[in-house]
Formats: sequence, C-alpha cells, structure tokens
Amino acid sequence: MIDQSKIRNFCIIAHIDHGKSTLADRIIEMTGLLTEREMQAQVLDNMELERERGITIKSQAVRIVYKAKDGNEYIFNLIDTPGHVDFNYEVSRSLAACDGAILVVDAAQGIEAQTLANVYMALDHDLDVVPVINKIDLPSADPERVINEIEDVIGIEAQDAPQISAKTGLNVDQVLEQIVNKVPAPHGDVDAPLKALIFDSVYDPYKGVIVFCRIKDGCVKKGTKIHMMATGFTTEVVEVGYFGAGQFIPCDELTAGMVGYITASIKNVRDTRVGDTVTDADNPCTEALPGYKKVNPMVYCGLYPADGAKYGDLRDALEKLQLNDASLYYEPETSVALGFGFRCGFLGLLHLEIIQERLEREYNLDLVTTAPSVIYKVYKTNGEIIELTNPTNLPDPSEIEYMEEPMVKAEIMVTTEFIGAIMDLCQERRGQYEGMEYMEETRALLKYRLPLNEIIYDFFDALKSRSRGYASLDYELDGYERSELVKLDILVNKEEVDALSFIVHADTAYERGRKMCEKLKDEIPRQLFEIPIQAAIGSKVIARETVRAMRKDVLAKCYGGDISRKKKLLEKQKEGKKRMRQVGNVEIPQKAFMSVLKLDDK
Ligand SMILES: Nc1nc2c(ncn2[C@@H]2O[C@H](COP(=O)(O)OP(=O)(O)OP(=O)(O)O)[C@@H](O)[C@H]2O)c(=O)[nH]1
Repeated sequence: MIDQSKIRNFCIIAHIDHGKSTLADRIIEMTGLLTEREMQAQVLDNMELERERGITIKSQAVRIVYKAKDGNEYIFNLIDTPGHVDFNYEVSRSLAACDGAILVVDAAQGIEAQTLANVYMALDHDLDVVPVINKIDLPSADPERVINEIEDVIGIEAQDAPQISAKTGLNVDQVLEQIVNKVPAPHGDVDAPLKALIFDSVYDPYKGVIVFCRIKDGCVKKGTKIHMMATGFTTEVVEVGYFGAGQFIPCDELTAGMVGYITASIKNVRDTRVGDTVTDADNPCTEALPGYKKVNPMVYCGLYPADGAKYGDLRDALEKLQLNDASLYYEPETSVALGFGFRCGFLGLLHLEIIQERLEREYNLDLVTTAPSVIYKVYKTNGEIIELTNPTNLPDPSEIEYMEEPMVKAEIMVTTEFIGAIMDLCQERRGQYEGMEYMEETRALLKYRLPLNEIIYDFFDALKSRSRGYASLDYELDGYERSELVKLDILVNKEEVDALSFIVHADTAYERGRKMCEKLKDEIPRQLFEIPIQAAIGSKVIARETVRAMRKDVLAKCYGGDISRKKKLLEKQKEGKKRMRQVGNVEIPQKAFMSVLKLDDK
C-alpha cells in the first residue's frame, strides 16, 4: 500500500492562456516521466482539437514521481481542469479530487475574471492555493505588481510565490518543492468502506468506459462489486490502474488517497456521471460525497447534414460522441427548410462549437446549424408549463399567459478605460447593473445580471472587440425571470424559413429583425426574380429588404455554342447548389443560417 504522506494530489488553475498547460508539461518533463523527445507538444491536451484551439476541454490526469530535496520520493497526481466557463461543473469536480491547487497568474496580465472564479471555487473546496507567477521572461512582466494584486484582491500570501517561466523552465523546480511543502497529503481512512469521487470518464472501444476517480476512503481492486450512488449502476471491476503519460498503467489496487482509473465493461458514460460517488456494493459507505449535480444542457440548436443523404452518418457520429460526453444531448427533429436533422443540447456555445467542429473534422460531415436557443419556460393559459428548446414549437400567442427566460450573474473584469464601453454593451444586452469594485487603480470588476440569451450569441466577441481584448468574463446561471418575449419569423419570398425563427425580447425585436434582413440580403444571391426578405412577429411585418432580380443566367455566357462548356457551367452550378437550401422557389446559401447569428457590428 502506498504511504499517503508521500502523495500529493493537485491541479493547476489559471485564466485562459496564462500558461497552465505549459507549466503542466514542464512539470511532467522535469520529473523525468518523458524525455523531451517523447513529449508531444503538450501532453495533457491530447485531443487534436484541443491542441489547435489551445484550450483544455476534458479533464485529464497524470501521475508522476518526484524526488524532493528532502531525499524522499513523492507521487504527484496532477489533475488537469478545463479552462472555460462552459465546463465549470467539470472544473469543480476536478478540484474536489485534489488537496491543493497551483494558481498560475501571468506576470504581464495579472488577475482575470476566471482567475478569481477558479480561486473562489478552489477555496470552496478547502484547497490550499499555491500562487505561481508565470511568464516572467516577457518584457512586459511586472511580478511585483501581480504579487501585490494577489495579496490585495484574493487575500492569500504571495511574497514567496515562485517567479517562473513555464516556457523556458526557469524556476519551475521551486514549484515542485512548494507542491511537496504546501499541498497537504491526503488523509483517507483505508479501512473504511470504499468511497471514491468520479471526476471524469472516457470511452474506450476496447475497455468500455474508463472511470477516473479519487479514492477518498477504502480500497478498490479487480473483482470488487462497485455501486454508483447517484445513477444506481452496479457492476464488477475488471481493472484498476493509474495514469502514465497518455497511457493507462494497470496496478493491483487503488487505496485511500490515490487517484486512478477503474474499468468494468461499462457501455455508456451516462452510467458514470462526473461527481458521482463509487462505493463497494457489498460494503457500502453510508453517505455519498457532497456536491453531485446532474449537468443539463443550457443551449440548444438544430444540427442538419448539408447533404440530406448523410442523415444516418450524422446520427452515428452523434451517438459515438455522446459515448464520451454525457452532457451532449440530441433528438431527431425535422425542419421545412432543412429536412431531417437533430435538436442538440450543449453546456454552452463553446461546447456547441467544439462538437460541431469534431463532427465536421473527425466524421467528415458538412453541417448546417440553426440559431442557438436557451430554454424558455412558457406558461400557458390552460395551466400547462412548457420548457421550450426550439422556437418553432412556441404555442400560439393566444394560448400563452406569460414566458420566462434564464438569467445569469456575470462578472466582467476590465481595465478602467473601457468601463464605459462595456457598460454600454451590457445595457444594450438588457443587463441589470449590480455593482462595481475597483481591483486597483487601473481595473474594475463589473457585476451584471443578464439574460442568458443575450450572451450566448456573440457576447464574448463583442466584449473582446469593445475592450480591445482587455475584458474577461465569468458567469453562472441565476434562475428564471419573467420577460416580454416574442417569436421573430423570417420570410424569404413570403415563405417562412423555420430554421431562422428565434425568440427575442420585444424591445430588441425590431433592431434584430432589421439586422437579420440586412445580413440575409447580402447572403442570398440574386435570382431571376425579385426576392423580398421580411422579419415578422405573428402576421406583423417589422422589417424588409429586397434582393433585386438578376438579368442573365449563367448559360447566357455560352453564346448558345459549345455544348461541353455549357455542361461544365451547369456542373459548376450544381456543385454550388449542394450548398444551397431550397425554400419555396428561392435558394438560400447554407452559410446564411450561421452568419445571421453575429449581428453585433460595433
Ligand atoms: N513568454 C512566455 N510564454 C508562455 C509562458 N508560459 C506559457 N506561455 C505561452 O502562453 C500561451 C498559453 O499557454 P497555455 O499553457 O496553453 O495556457 P493555458 O492556461 O493552459 O490555456 P488553456 O489550456 O486554454 O486554459 C502559449 O502560447 C504558451 O506558449 C512563459 O513562461 N513565457
């Protein structure tokens, strides 16, 4: 059995791009787990997509052995955490698997919104937070300022924080020593019934679901009959082990204090929800670990194959992705404009984009996506309450008593010169001002309560562009609120395009409708006849644009002569047509369905 006093379970928390993954790599490299040559650019971010986007999506873990200056060998379990608010729940579970957290702060940027959010989450889980100042190699680095900021704003001691460059490796050895000395050792009860926290899981085609867990008490080994306390799933363990670099290394048993994995021929990640407690079915613990929460999708949209014949492929691909991602939801739906597809639910817009990209890249699918929508609550006059995920299913206004929309509490960190611009933005997005705190002289933390549907479209982009990249955002759901909402329909050549309908606040409907029409006018190519584009609420048209008629068709260029040229042109036109959607007698390019989502033009 491994001596718990020689184990350190920790994670690294940071705002996006402050260098979390780089530091993780450096730690792995310095403890000799991998030679530099063996090391892929970034070990912990091992999904191709993650690497390209440079963000951490799925929590991963790695076990390394460190020979400390005190002469002892320590086992480090480094648990990686996702860096984006969409995955906050996963962050929270990863933190719960640790005893300490390394807080990485960029010496040039200082504290950002997610630095704070992550620190508060870590403190909520009673983790000891060890600050580290990164990127001191940058000419603009100002470690002294950042140290003071950490002490003033977060209130933790930071004078002896290692000042490092994760990139060059400078002073990273100090971080390793501080992990030994400042992160507490686990103190589980080995003789108590098994109690383990699931902090992640992946699907493997050979082994089935691989469950990542932190053993709090007791012991688990091959043959143990395990029981998942929240999902009620019971099964027998096939293998236990720990995490090498990018590989799973089997071992005899996992005991209190350890971090490792369990396999048990489980077919679906849904049976192994993150946050659930694993116990021994024959000798169960009395109480589950606290904090389990079922994560529900917050944003829905329709996904359609660009080529209708690929519907089956899309279904298979979604099924496969879902094996690995319990928070992805989908069900079949049909649209008049787009044909057969799926209504899919996501944790947020980034999650949506990631799934969309994986479908396109890993499964070679061409997709049309409809406008993302949040879940509205519709209170009908007959007392029924509907949770609306697709705007086209909105009941007739005469049947609606009132509607409610989801709200979020948002914290925006911004340098003082942009406070005005960001306040304007929040105002336009129907935000309710809830206060402002100055961090130091140059920066402030703005607090707003905002409707979720105002931030899922292009709020991040707008925030970045209006602050020249200096604002950062963190938010969490904050219940539902009654709101004056209407369904905005788009009519192309008098035909309603169901995939373009969306729910919007009555006060912004006119503005949105006008911008949508303008955007569509640019996207829809001229055809032989004039095409009116209208935005309407019910039968009332609130905006209109017109695509003028085109004079000649492509064949006119051929002077009626060469038949093979004519064929070629028709072929070309056909290729183009595949990317078009026929609505009535008008063809709408597929990209029009997406481009209308980005309407902020400042
Ligand atoms: N100059 C300099 N650049 C660094 C240092 N550490 C990291 N970087 C760079 O900063 C960028 C972000 O680093 P990452 O390690 O990917 O950041 P992260 O915090 O893991 O980002 P997420 O995975 O999105 O949370 C990369 O381009 C790194 O090369 C450093 O010490 N000095």
